Amino acid sequence: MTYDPATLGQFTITATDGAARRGSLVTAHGVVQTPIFMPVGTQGSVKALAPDDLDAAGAQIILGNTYHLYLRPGDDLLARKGGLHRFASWNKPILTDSGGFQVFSLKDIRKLSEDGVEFRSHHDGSKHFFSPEKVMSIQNNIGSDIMMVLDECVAYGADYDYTAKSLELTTRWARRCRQAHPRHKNGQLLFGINQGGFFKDLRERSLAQLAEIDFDGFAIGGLSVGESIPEMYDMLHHIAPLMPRDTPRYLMGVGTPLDILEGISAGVDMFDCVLPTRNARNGTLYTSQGKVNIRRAEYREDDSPLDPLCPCYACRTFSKAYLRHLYVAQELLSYRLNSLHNITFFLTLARQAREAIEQGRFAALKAHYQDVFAPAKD
Ligand SMILES: CNc1nc2cc3nc(NC)[nH]c3cc2c(=O)[nH]1
Ligand SMILES: [Zn+2]
Repeated sequence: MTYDPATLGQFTITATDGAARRGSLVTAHGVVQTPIFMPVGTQGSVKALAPDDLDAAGAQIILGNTYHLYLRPGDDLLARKGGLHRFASWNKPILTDSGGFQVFSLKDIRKLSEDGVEFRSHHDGSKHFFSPEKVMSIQNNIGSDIMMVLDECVAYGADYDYTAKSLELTTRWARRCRQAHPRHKNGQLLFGINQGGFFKDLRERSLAQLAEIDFDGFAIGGLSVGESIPEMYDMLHHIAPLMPRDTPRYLMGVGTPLDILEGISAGVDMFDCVLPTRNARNGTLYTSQGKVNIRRAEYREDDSPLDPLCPCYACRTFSKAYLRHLYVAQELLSYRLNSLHNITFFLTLARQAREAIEQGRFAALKAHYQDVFAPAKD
């Protein structure tokens, strides 16, 4: 990995269109063009896709989950193998989340304290402990280009007092993460994570505290946790514009094509979501004409490509009838072709957003897709 320490972490905004930003972020494994969609590779692989598939689809950066990689294959093994890039033969940027979200999603098999969070492995029930220092050490061993701090993602519906206390803990943990891993050590960037639930004053308090810490970027946490779309959009539009302008803004775990376009319109630069690969496996495919449920009998004899506008191998090579057959027959090829298509769709959407911002027509692109994905008028 060769990078110039002088430019590492540099985020440059090259165009704006309303609050939407077109930019680029320098990482140790390459420059990332934003707005960007990041395919999720939970256990070191974007399910059913190989690095050359991801390259063909236009992926610039993928996500890994600290919780999963720590439990299996183990961050110590990854360190011995030269880090996740070499182990998985992915030589472009990797972002790792800190494991906070996974651990807090484990519900009753975890115990929270000032020092960190104790949890039991979902594999074998063995007991583990994540402190801010531990998750930074794990991400250091993984060798990700962008690391996330350990935070508490409060559950949807948490009350004001709990949320207020929690954000203070998240800030104290953020400071400890920063202290545990000096700025740009090992060529790695570090993002803080804004919390504060659905209370605007708490969100602003969290942001003010984090802005005093030397982070390369800031994420919006605690959204896409079961709230309604209007609630998510309301908080998104409130907090995104208040985040530092000259560093990347990352909305964690979001989202559908329309959520991503909404986030970009609010000034967010980076997105990740399991939807494209997860929905591929249940036959829900995103196309330029809207969602296609490939299981439907109407496609049984349909010779047309899934999406005539899509450049992916699945759309260039096979008919809807064949893709439907693979799905119904539970052929493994169905996972691969559907995932390849959906990932291509999300990455194409991000590329179209970048081009639209450059040309000052982002609002038109967003309106177009709002028509394409409008809920079916019953
Ligand atoms: C790593 N920390 C962290 N990850 C997250 C991942 C998420 N993924 C979703 N919806 C799928 N919401 C999220 C929130 C957080 C969050 O608040 N913190
Ligand atoms: Zn396709």
